[in-house]
Amino acid sequence: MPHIRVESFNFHEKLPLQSGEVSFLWYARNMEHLNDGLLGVAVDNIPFLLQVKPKNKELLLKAEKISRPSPNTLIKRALQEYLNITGQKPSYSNIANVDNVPLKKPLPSLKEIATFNADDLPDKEVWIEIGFGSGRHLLYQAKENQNVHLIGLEIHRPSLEQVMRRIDLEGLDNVWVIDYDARLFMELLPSNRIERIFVHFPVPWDKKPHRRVISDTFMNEAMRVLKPGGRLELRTDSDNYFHYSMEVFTRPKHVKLTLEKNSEAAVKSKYEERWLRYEKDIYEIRVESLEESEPKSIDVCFDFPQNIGISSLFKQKPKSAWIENGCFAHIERFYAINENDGLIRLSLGSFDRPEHKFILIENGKMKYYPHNPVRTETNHKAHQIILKWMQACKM
Ligand SMILES: C[S@@+](CC[C@H](N)C(=O)[O-])C[C@H]1O[C@@H](n2cnc3c(N)ncnc32)[C@H](O)[C@@H]1O
Repeated sequence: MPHIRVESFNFHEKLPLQSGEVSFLWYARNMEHLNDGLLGVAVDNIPFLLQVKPKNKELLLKAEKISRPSPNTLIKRALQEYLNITGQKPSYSNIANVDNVPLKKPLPSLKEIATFNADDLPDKEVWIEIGFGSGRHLLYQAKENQNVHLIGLEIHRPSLEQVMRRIDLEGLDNVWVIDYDARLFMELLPSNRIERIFVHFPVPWDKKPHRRVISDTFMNEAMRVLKPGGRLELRTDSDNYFHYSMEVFTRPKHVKLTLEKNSEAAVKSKYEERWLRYEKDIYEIRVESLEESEPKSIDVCFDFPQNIGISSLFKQKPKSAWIENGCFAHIERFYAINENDGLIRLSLGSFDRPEHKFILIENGKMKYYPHNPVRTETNHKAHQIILKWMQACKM
């Protein structure tokens, strides 16, 4: 991870300042550990934080974890520009001179979950693949069905990045890839919008069934988002997962099940190929939704009250996390830019998929930083808990 070590840090008097595509915005001091702080920067309009931390009588500057941008060139650029402006010689640096390295633009197929909005979907059929792994099936379907828009979900970042590069190389513009848990992603989709959902060779999680993709909650959400006539397709080599899924799939009414054993797939995924080499049976279950689902309004809002300063909030720092209705919110640290402005570091949402964020208070206004939490109901409930605390601080 790019970082530098310097003797001192007295940059804050100079802020804000801009140098080429790098903006240094403000410095926020940890209100409990005064030598520790966060430098707000933006490179090519991408905002993030550099952490300034004492280390062996020196100061370490590196990207702060929650807001860390990708690619690393952005961080290196900010650190390099800091050295250029201050004229400081670092006692240690692992950034080569990056002045002439062009900034890599994020590839267009990558959709950030924080800014995902189903209204942005093209006016086309939409197919979803959950856990696409090496991406063979996803790429095959995208190439064969240019009139369809595909969304691939994958939580293993290296697989996602590899597939993203293939999408770019092959010039496909009908695929989005998203690095997020498919089970929660369903919540962000409107009812009756999706034609097909593929779940091919999901991890069976025999010892930790709560981690399985298929569950009653997932099934209800999948049937809600599928159009009547749309279908969910599961392929698995696991007898156990097959029987378990059959139980889940047969619970709701108004679905049509089709079962096949060892049917030929349109394209063999990496896992399918492996299990065929081991001469395992492959089960396919197709679940067709037969009825229109109730519309779902995704009424999630992450607004904040105005004119509450960081000092008032710090005075009423909660002693522990709040846990309510299956969600939580935990206020962790306070950083002051001045008497009123500052940052609060917090975690919130569901226990399975907590979100780590900052709240930025600037000129009397508050917002989540660097982005809003994902627009799930659980995150919305956790946000309401934070609002209650803020209202109490105002009184
Ligand atoms: C056994 S691999 C199968 C990959 C691919 N479908 C194939 O057939 O070759 C399962 C994949 O699902 C991904 N995965 C597991 N749980 C997931 C979830 N909740 N949301 C999205 N992806 C998930 C894993 O990271 C892994 O890449």
